[in-house]
Amino acid sequence: MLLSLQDDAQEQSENLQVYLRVRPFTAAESGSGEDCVTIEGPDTVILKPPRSCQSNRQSDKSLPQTAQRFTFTQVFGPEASQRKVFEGSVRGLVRDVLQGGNCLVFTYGVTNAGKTFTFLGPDHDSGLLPRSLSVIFNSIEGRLYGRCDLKPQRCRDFSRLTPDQQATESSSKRNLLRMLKEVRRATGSVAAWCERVR
Ligand SMILES: Nc1ncnc2c1ncn2[C@@H]1O[C@H](COP(=O)(O)OP(=O)(O)OP(=O)(O)O)[C@@H](O)[C@H]1O
Repeated sequence: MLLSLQDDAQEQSENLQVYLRVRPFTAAESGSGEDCVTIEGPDTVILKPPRSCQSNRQSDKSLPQTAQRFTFTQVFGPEASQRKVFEGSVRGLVRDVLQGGNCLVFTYGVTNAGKTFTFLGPDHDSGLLPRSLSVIFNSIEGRLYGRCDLKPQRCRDFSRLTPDQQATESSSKRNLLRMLKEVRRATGSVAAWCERVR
């Protein structure tokens, strides 16, 4: 499940949107679980307890015995690609963020539900986060402020730096980049050494 919260949602009738993504069944699940999720329409699913659980459920009166219908902002079925989920859920929010809006997106679900796949995705089929970053970086190209006299404060504010402060900031940036290079070189040599002794 994917939830997004947006402040100042002028065009949206709801500030909170809840999307459901139904992932394909794994080999172990197919057979026993196949009829427990039915996508009834673009925003509705019907859930039935799997046959294997029904005998347990009959003895536990607190659990639902019959099918239940749930409605979401939108439901994405097992065939939905990463691109389709991104375009249909988060793309518009990224556009709003680029115009100064704020939003929060998070996934929610039991273990193995597909949260990591949806958010990060494998390298060859990236998920929501890399796709959002790619849109953001591609959109700010050419709009970057070239000078180093502003420093971000918290998430919306900034302060203007004096020439002395700019020199201090530049020197700590150089030190940080040098340290990163050294760490990368050191880890590269450790990896190469491990390769050699294997
Ligand atoms: N839409 C999908 N299409 C194909 N495979 C998927 C999809 N969603 C999830 N999977 C596969 O299902 C398995 C579980 O997914 P994932 O690891 O994303 O679950 P998770 O919700 O992050 O689990 P956990 O909470 O335990 O970390 C993985 O093998 C993943 O590749």
